Amino acid sequence: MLAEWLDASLEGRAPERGEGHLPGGRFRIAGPGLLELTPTSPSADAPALVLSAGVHGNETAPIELLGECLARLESGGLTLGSPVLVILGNLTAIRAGTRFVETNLNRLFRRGLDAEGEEADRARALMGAVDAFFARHPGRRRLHYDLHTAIRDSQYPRFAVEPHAEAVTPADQWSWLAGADIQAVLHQEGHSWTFSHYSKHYHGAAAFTLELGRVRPFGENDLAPLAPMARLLEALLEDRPPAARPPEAMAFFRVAHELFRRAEAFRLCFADDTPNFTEFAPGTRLAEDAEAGPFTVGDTPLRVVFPNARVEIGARAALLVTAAPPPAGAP
Ligand SMILES: O=C(O)CCC(=O)N[C@@H](CCC(=O)O)C(=O)O
Ligand SMILES: [Zn+2]
Repeated sequence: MLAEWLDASLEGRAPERGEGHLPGGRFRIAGPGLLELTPTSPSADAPALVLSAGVHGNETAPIELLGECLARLESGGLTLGSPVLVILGNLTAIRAGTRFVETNLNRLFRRGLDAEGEEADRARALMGAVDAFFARHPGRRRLHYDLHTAIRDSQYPRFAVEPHAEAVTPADQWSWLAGADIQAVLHQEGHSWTFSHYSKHYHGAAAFTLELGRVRPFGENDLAPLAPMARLLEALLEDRPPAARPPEAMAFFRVAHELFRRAEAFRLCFADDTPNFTEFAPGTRLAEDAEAGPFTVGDTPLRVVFPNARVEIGARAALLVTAAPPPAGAP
């Protein structure tokens, strides 16, 4: 049935059944691309877990990964122990195989959003779904892992972006992410209005954008490197302690500068296929912008993450990052 929900969501049709039994609980289809899993008798410590994928429609590996976890749950290989909201983000873009339809959904998750259009309507629907889900589970620890893949290669193929918000990330998250073979962590230094930022900023959730490899079409993903991540997701679904590794197994970075495109005449001064986390020396010119002028690396070398010269004017064209120490108190 969960596979039926996934297929129906991806194909844009109504699923056969809206609810039913699962090993350890029940499922309920809460709307297009929204699946709520409720355990029969969750422990008091079971987290309220949001797992989202497909916020960008061409990022298919996380959708396939979630599909495999749900199939194991439905077949009895797993027993539900935690309340979970599974979200397929941008259904129209997923069906089209594109990153988005009109604009980047992953910059719209801000309350009071009054924009119009496909992604704005979806952002409001998803914010409402997350609000309602967490409200149904007061007092529970809140987690939100928003699963993505990146447009280009990366010196660290699997990495986590920690949104900036008032809530402090619990120390155990670093050991869990290292145990899931996440190779690097990037601390955001400003509000980004992404989906993971939404749950952290408005709900105090432990939340991350998890980059799990490269953008590939459905059926062309190699999920083998994501097996440790699948084990983490399954442990959380079952409310079992996840595998942990020392956080020092990961490299830590912080955002030193966000580069925005200000003019039509804008270009990045390095190859389109430059891998994420490539380092540039002091004095290197990284961008030219007819409005903002050139951007040149200062006294400290900078690494580039998510470079994209083809973003809309006013949108983020790259994150420029520097090394950071492991978080204090990481076990
Ligand atoms: O590879 C790229 O250029 C973008 C990959 C992606 O979708 N990344 C997320 C990161 C969100 C964040 O900064 O927390 C995005 O750009 O929305
Ligand atoms: Zn993405």
